[in-house]
Formats: sequence, structure tokens, C-alpha cells
Amino acid sequence: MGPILGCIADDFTGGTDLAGMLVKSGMRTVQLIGVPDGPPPVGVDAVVIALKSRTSPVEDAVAESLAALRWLQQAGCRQFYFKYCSTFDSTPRGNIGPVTDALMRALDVGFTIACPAFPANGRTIYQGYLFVSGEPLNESGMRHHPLTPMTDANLVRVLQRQAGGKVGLAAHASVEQGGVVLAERFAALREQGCRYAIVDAVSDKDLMAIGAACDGMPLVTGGSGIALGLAQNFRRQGLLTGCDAAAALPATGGLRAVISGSCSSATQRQVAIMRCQAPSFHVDPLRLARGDDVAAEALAWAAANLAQGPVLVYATATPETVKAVQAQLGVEQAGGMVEDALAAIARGLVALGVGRMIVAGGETSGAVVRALGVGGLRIGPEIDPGVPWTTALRGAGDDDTAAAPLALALKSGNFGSDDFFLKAWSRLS
Ligand SMILES: Nc1ncnc2c1ncn2[C@@H]1O[C@H](COP(=O)(O)OP(=O)(O)O)[C@@H](O)[C@H]1O
Ligand SMILES: O=C(O)[C@@H](O)C(=O)COP(=O)(O)O
Repeated sequence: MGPILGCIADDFTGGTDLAGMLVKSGMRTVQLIGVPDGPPPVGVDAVVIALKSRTSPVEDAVAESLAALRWLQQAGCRQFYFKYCSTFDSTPRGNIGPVTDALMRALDVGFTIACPAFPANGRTIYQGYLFVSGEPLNESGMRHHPLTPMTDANLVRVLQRQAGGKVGLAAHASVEQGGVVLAERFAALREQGCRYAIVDAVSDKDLMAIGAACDGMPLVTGGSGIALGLAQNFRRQGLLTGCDAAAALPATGGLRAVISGSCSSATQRQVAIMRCQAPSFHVDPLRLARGDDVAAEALAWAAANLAQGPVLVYATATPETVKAVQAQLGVEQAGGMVEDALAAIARGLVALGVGRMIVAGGETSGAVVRALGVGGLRIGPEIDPGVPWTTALRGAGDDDTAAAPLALALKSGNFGSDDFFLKAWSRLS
């Protein structure tokens, strides 16, 4: 049987986050990188197509998302899921609103939900306000994000600025009463002319209620959290028949490296800790802009250090440093230049024998995975909430027979414990 649930993720770390969550909920899941050419994989319950569309121009994000939807429809999926960041990362023009609108039009649906909550990672929503580990979004580190600074915690307001229709709120008072009451609240909002409901959630129990209320809803949108409650609907209908071999990965090996282009608060702490314990190489955007061959330097340095243990290559910097760089180079130019350099270094590292790699940052992961020509990812064991180990597949139909496939952990900027870069290796057998 083909996949039942078709997911479109707006970045690659978000894709592995969602795929890991679906696997945990008992759905056999494969993550594909970009819209595939080939036929859908067999023996899976869910497919996640990971795009790099979070900060693309709106028209490009919409076109790519619609292409992904068409492929998932042809693959036979019966429910669709637009995955964005648990901190609702978006530019003032979108892309969450415009992509949601385009998917709704294509599916001919008049209502959907928007819920980025991920309580296990401290993302909770109450009265429509998004909190990050107890801090309102606009007071969290997200206000300094290099590409998508988030300066308003009220998601009804944020989505209303991006979307074509009216945004309503399904507050916690409805959510805590369970799926039936919540579904009634959705119906009431629809009658009031709302096309979207921001949904409160402060616990996994709330996510299960949201999942139940979304039974049969053609399109859901959110972070990875709401995935937790969807499998129960399919299971009840007898649609989840396969056994879950999800967390088993083929044997991996080779040298180890961490590549970090994330400037998020959690990554800054993780980089600081790894720098004290392992050889590290700093990629300076201003040197890139001057035309220095930083990638070649990094690879020569890596060749001399890799044998000793994991190495760190990072562009991660404080908000002040990032602002100064952006003032000189421009926001997009700085980001693109760093991403290109880290991607070239990742390719060179694999050529030097790196077989296990952690990449920190969503945009950074997108650039690296593309440069490595990865077609898909097999999902393995979770390192920390939202970050599984994966192994690289060449494409949709790949049966993963390579002797020792490349192991990749794509770490969302703000996920993972402070010692993530040190402890992650032990989760890979
Ligand atoms: N020192 C720096 N100066 C300016 N931009 C940087 C610097 N280091 C990284 N970047 C850019 O910041 C962006 C970080 O985004 P991303 O990789 O998605 O991380 P996160 O997951 O934390 O959001 C990337 O485009 C990256 O190239
Ligand atoms: O939902 C989340 O927070 C993550 O899955 C995610 O999308 C993070 O994006 P980055 O912080 O850009 O890695």
C-alpha cells in the first residue's frame, strides 16, 4: 500500500523533525529531499517532502509547495500536512500564509488549523501567544534570528498579516475538553467566516486532542508536534498495518564532523562547548566576501585533524556579530555566502572520509544536503526531541543497500541539549 499522509516541510531540519515524530507515533516514514522525479516508495505510511522554501521569494515557495502537493496526491495520500517551524519562522511576506492559502485552494478546502506547538521542546501556545521555554516568542532568542527575526508572539496577528482570509483562535478552554469539543470549535470558527484556527497547546495531551479533532481534515498545518495525534486516526481505520522497523539504521562508520551555520541560542551554547573539547575551524563571512578560499583552508585543516576524533567547522556567531556582517554584506548575501561555503566544505569532508556528520541549522542543512546530492533520508534513533539520526538515500526508490551509507543528523537551530555535538555519536551504533 502507498503512503496515507503526505507532508511538505519548509526546511530540511524541520523535515527530519517531523519524520522522526511520525516514526515515534508508529508510522513508517521516509523523507525525500525536494520533489522527486520517480514513483512513490512502497511500504511506507507517510512521506515527508523537504523543501528549502522558508525564506524563498513567496512565488517560489508557493510553486514548489504546489509541485510537492501534486506528487503526494499522485502517490495516493489522503491527508496533507504543511510543516513549518515551531517558532513560526517567517518573513513579513510569508511564507506560511501564502503557502497555506495555495495548498487550500489546490485542495479546495475552506478551513485548516495552524499549530506550531511542540511542548517537549518548550514551544507552547496559550490564548494564541507562542512561548519558547516560557518566554514569549518576541522575547526569546528568535528576535535575533539572522533571516526570520520574530518580533510578535501573537500568532493570530502574525498569520493575519500573511494570509488571505480571516484567522480565528481555538483557545485552550476548547482543546482541554478533547477532540470532539475542539472539532465543534473548528466548525463554529468556520461559521464565523474564519479560514484558519490558531490552536492552543501546552502538553502532549493537547496534541492528541488536536490530532483527534483533525481526523478527516484534508490539510493540517503546524510544527511537528501535531503529528503526534494523527496516527491514532489512521490506526483506528485499520490503515497502519506495517510493523515499525523505524529506528533501525544500517551500520555506519567513517570519520566524524560537525558543520554549524546556525546562530540560534541553543547552537551557540553547543558550539561553545564543543570548541573547548575538539578541534574547531571558524568560517568568517567577511573573509568569504573578500574572496579568500576559506573552504580550501578548512579542508586542509580538517585533513590534519579528522583522525583524532570529531571536528567542528562553524560560522555560528553572536547576534551583534551577525548584525555587523549583515550591515556590510546584506542579509541574504551574507546567509547565502556562508551556506555555500559550508556546503562546499561538507562535500570536501565526505571526500576526506567523513561518514558521520551533524549539520546545525535549517538553511545550512538544506545547502549541505543539496551539495551532497542526497535524495532522501532513512529515519533512525532520536538523539534529542526533534533530532533523529538518519542515513542518506540516493532517491525515492532507494533500497539503502550501500555498504555504509552517510549518517546525517540535521539539527534544528534551537533544538538539542548543550552537549549535543559531543553526545550524539553514542546514539549511532
Ligand atoms: N557569522 C554569520 N554572519 C551572517 N550570517 C550567518 C553567519 N553564520 C551563519 N549565518 C547564516 O545564518 C543563517 C542561519 O540559518 P539556519 O541555518 O536556518 O539556522 P537556524 O536553524 O538556527 O535558523 C544561514 O543562512 C547562515 O548562512
Ligand atoms: O519546528 C521546528 O522548530 C524545527 O523542526 C524547525 O523547523 C527548525 O528550523 P531551524 O531552526 O531553521 O533549523
